[in-house]
Amino acid sequence: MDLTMDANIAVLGKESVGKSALTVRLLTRRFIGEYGDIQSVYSHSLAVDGREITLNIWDSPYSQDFCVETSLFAKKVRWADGYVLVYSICDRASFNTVCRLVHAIKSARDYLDAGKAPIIIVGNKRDLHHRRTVPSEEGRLLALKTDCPFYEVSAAENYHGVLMVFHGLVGRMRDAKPHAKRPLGFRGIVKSMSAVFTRRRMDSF
Ligand SMILES: Nc1nc2c(ncn2[C@@H]2O[C@H](COP(=O)(O)OP(=O)(O)OP(=O)(O)O)[C@@H](O)[C@H]2O)c(=O)[nH]1
Repeated sequence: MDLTMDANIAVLGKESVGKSALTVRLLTRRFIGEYGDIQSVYSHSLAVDGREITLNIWDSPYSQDFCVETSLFAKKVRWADGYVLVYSICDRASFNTVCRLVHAIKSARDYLDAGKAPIIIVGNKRDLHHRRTVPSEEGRLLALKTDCPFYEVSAAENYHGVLMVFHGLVGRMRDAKPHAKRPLGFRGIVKSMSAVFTRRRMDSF
């Protein structure tokens, strides 16, 4: 991948796992607590190995519709150069969802001939360790089995860990085979922003 170009990143996971919190942490370095459920694509520049790369980050609510022909999920697979799959360490069902997502993305990528866009697995809410229901080992094991990097972070407490997730993904993207993306009308819609308060509705997708 040419690091002077944009890279599209889809942030996926069950509701309330902290997808928006992670995205907003990366963009603003802040944790603001409540994020609503607006679908958004954010544009953010990141310096990696002395070069600047613009990340278009699609943060959207979870849907169980994995249809490779018609679903929003299929659109994301055609669009994305990389994926951040998020679960909460306090929510076992959200971990199961990430397990399903890894396999669904891999199958859809093959079906749509969408290259080998890398997947990162993230266990969020590490600060809530007293409510943990998913041991770190399970996250690591899933990562090992599926050949995906794994991170445990707290969007609430730590910017650096979140930054490492996106750095790790960009690092993997450099090695991945790029795919020819179908235009989805995103050009001109994605808007650079420095704060969450300017994010745009994506209902038209
Ligand atoms: N303690 C703690 N709470 C978090 C963390 N990340 C997110 N939250 C909280 O979890 C709730 C859900 O966070 P969101 O970022 O809205 O989650 P989401 O995955 O985008 O949710 P949907 O929009 O429903 O898909 C909010 O109340 C956040 O404040 C974290 O690292 N630690």
